[in-house]
Amino acid sequence: MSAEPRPPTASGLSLDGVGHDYLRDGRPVPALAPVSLDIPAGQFACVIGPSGSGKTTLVRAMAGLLRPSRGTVRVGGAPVTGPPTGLAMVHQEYGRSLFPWKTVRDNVDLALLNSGRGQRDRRAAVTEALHLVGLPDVERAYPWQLSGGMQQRVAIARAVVAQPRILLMDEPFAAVDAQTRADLEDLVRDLWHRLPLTVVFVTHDIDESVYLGQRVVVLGRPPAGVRADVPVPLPDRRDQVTTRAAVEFTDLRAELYGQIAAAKLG
Ligand SMILES: Nc1ncnc2c1ncn2[C@@H]1O[C@H](COP(=O)(O)OP(=O)(O)OP(=O)(O)O)[C@@H](O)[C@H]1O
Repeated sequence: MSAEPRPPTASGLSLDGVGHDYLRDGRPVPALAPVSLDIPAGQFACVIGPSGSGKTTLVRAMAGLLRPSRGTVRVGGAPVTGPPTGLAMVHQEYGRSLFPWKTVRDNVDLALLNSGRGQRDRRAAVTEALHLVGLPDVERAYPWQLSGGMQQRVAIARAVVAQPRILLMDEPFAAVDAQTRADLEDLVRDLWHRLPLTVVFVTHDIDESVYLGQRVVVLGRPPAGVRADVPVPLPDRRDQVTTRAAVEFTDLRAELYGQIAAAKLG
């Protein structure tokens, strides 16, 4: 079934009552009701929810980029007080996350700058990361010379080059066309199979969450928090045609559509 064990070196992630209010005109506005979740090492978890349900806020709290108003995030058991080591993030806007004046190789190498690793070692790691994401031939190109899908592959290479234990992805494929998106989805599942990674993948797209995840967490509108948390009853090996036609896929998709529709109503 879906829960094939991962290599033991991935890290788990837990949230204990993590909630957040933003300040607007000096007043707290609830963005995320307290969320408690345990994401075991090696799991592929997807997070969905209607617009404004706090998905980005949640993932930024996991990444240590935002200090939540309430609760504690733990990575590998240790409370998160800033960006933890061993955690990498891929954002939706690859165009803004890559430096246009740096080559593909130098963009990926940026993640290793403070690693203390020697130049030769870093060069080998960058070459390997570019191979892993299926981009062995473009290391001297500049990001603006590549398609959107290729740029997002570069951003993924930069995320995995330092061998993170946790990969957070915030709507990473929202800006690419459908075929490219399908290829990138398969790339992420392939990376997850090959590397000791825990993946938390935020998406608007219900079908994408079912195709990718072992588990789908549904957020409701604040102050709802977690509305549903369901396992994905699909085999570990998936493909875009047969998996999406499977009755388990279409049943879960229908259930999640119902959850999101209800969440939008409040
Ligand atoms: N910096 C901010 N200051 C004030 N309010 C914010 C800020 N960032 C987000 N919000 C508000 O917090 C709520 C949750 O936002 P968040 O971006 O986390 O939701 P989301 O589920 O990721 O939305 P979307 O799917 O549209 O990206 C929204 O009401 C949003 O307007």
